[in-house]
This record gives sequence, C-alpha cells and structure tokens, in this order.
Amino acid sequence: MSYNDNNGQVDSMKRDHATSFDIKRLPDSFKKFLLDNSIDPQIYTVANLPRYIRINTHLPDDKRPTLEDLKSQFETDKVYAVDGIDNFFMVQLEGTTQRISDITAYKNQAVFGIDLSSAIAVKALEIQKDDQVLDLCCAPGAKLCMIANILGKDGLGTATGVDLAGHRLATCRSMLKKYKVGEKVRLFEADGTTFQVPAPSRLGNKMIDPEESEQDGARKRQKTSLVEPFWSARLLRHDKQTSNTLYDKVLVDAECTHDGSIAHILKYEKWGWDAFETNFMDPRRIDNIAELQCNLMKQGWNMLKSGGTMVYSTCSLSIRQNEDNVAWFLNEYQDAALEKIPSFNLKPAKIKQQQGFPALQDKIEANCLRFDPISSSTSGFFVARFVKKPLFA
Ligand SMILES: C[S@@+](CC[C@H](N)C(=O)[O-])C[C@H]1O[C@@H](n2cnc3c(N)ncnc32)[C@H](O)[C@@H]1O
Repeated sequence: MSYNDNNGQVDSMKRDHATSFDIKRLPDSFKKFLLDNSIDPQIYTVANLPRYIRINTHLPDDKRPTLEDLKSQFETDKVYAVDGIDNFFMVQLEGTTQRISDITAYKNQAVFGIDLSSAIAVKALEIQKDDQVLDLCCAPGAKLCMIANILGKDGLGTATGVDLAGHRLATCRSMLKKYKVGEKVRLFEADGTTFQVPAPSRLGNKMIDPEESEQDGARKRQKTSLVEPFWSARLLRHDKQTSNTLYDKVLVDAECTHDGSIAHILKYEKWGWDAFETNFMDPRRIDNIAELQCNLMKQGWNMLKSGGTMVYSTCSLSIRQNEDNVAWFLNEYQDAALEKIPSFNLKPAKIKQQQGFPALQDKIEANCLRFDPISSSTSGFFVARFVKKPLFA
C-alpha cells in the first residue's frame, strides 16, 4: 500500500488485495453473467476494502471531528482526507478492532458511512445552495443525506426523495431525522417512472420561484390533485404542488442487480444462491430491470430544467445496465450532452463496449466512470452525467 500521509490526504489508492472468497463457489449462471459482461470474477475475492465516511456538516464546527479525532477514535493512523471531496475521509480498518459504528463521532451522528463511488455520483450533481434536487430512487438514503448536507441550511434549495418501497422510505426518514438533515427535504412513496410532482414553490414563507404568481397557482390548484408526501419537513409541508418549476438537479441512482456490491453478493453465501438466481439472474428479471432503468431516466429527464444536470448511477457492473443504457439515452434525447465526471483519487476501471450505437462509444469512454474493487478499491459502481441543452439554441 502506498499513501502519502504528509497532510493526511490520500495520494495513491494502490493496495495489496487480500483474498477471502473462492470464486469457484459462485453459481454457474452468475459466472456466465460475469463472462458475458467481461467482469473479472476476482473482484469478489477482494477483502478489506477501505471504508469511507462523510462528516455531517449540518453540525456546528466544534461538534465535527477532525482528522486527528478520527485517527484516535478508529485507533489507527490510517485515516485520510479524500482530496477534492470536502469533509470526506477514507479509513483502512484492517488491523484494528473498530468498526465505523463503534466510534464516538458515529454515535454522535457527526459522521455517516457512504462509499466514495457513491459520493462521486452526488458530487457530480454540483449542487448549489438554491438548487431544487430530485432523487428518484432515494432509499435507504445515504446519498440523500449527503445531498441535504451539501444544500446546507442557508439558501432556498430543497431535496425531494422518491422511492417505490415504503419500508425503505421509512429507513430513509429515520436517517434524515437521526442526522437532523431533513429540514428542507420531503419524501414520496411513488413510482419514479411516473412521478410528476413539481419542485416546491415555497420554503416556509419564502417564494422559491418568484415568477410563480399566486394567481397562477390558484388556477392550477383546481386542476391538480395533491400527491400526499410520505413525509415532509415542516417548511415544505404546505406546498400546493402548483408550481411549473422543474428541478435543477436529478439523481437517478437506479434499482439494479447490485452485482457491484461485493458485500451484498457475498451475503448469498449464507442466504443460498438459489435466491440470488431467482432474484437477479433470471433473464426476464434483467430485461425488466434494464427497461425500468430507461423509464426512470426518461422521467428524470422530463422533470429536469433546461440547463439542469442529471446523474445516472448503478451499483451493477453489467454493460446492459450501464453503457447500453447511456448509449440508448444519448440516441433517444438529442438535448442530452454527456459530461465528464472527475474521479478524484480513484483509478476508474475501463469502460465496456456497448453494442447498440458504436458511434457513441468514444464519447461514453471519455465521460462515464466505472469503479470496481480491483481498479479503484471501492464497491462496483457506474456513473454518467448528462446536461440538458436547450433544444433549439
Ligand atoms: C440502488 S437503490 C437506491 C439507493 C439510494 N439512492 C441510496 O443512496 O441509499 C434503488 C432504489 O430504487 C427503488 N425503486 C425500485 N423501483 C423503483 C421505481 N419504479 N420508482 C422509484 N424507486 C424505485 C428501490 O426500492 C431502491 O430503494
């Protein structure tokens, strides 16, 4: 492992990978899935990946742990600030008995765990304090907490989280409350492929969109029926859903086969691979997931302002759910421009070859990011960022 610890910042993520899992134990259908997607099965043998935490910046400065506090609480010097992502730290836990949940900063809600690849997806939204942000698949909510944290307490920015699963949204609500970051957040239990609630028009007694007049609102109020939120912060509770306002930023962190989440896949060792095959490897299930992802991207785009940014991400490493979907989207939406995303200290994996639109391959390779345990020492993750251009500029 080589780190430059001069000022506590990560210089290089090169590390020796310990192995813990015999890939011969993976079921045949999954091995075929990996082969079809040119995914190296060795990624499932990588153990002791670094862990990542974000400081809860809703807390006042004197309640936030410093790098030295974190080293002392983790009982290791191997804690590093991630260069380029404020308030974000990597910790190498092997050799210590501590877990993230053991440290005082975690117990005081001063830090939360979130993988660096996920943080890069949130960072790619380039959230500003007045942004209206839509998170179309928000539960259980680590990215939504980070979004709320970046929006901060000043400004007119809000976050709207949507998820189909009520029980997962309940976890999300608990997280927002636990970290006390939900004062400008609302949640909807809804299908993201048809979700049409506009960005809120008011934050408490402040107008978010000054061009939206009361009269317009009253006229539209007669036509629209209110979609009841699953949960809403007090400041957003009386939104009449009558604005015409679309969102500045949309995150589509789509439902996927989760094959990039090594910890998730290895749980099936205990649960039984049969359940994994039924849940994820059935070809009809994979077709349906890819179609769902395209429909989520479509609706995310419909709800995005001109000039706005949409980030698409999955924790799958399959071509079908990543490069193929990006190519499909670029071909479908002439107003979509793919933008390069900084990878910070991480060394991304190679972008795979999609089949549908060969002319778009160079653009996808130049702009999208793939992460995996071997290349980047993170969970498997894919991120693409689109900006909505004016159609007839
Ligand atoms: C990868 S997880 C999202 C993780 C989340 N962004 C986070 O950071 O914790 C995908 C989520 O999509 C939700 N989902 C599945 N189908 C959906 C749909 N049609 N509309 C909205 N959410 C959906 C699932 O319930 C699941 O919570």
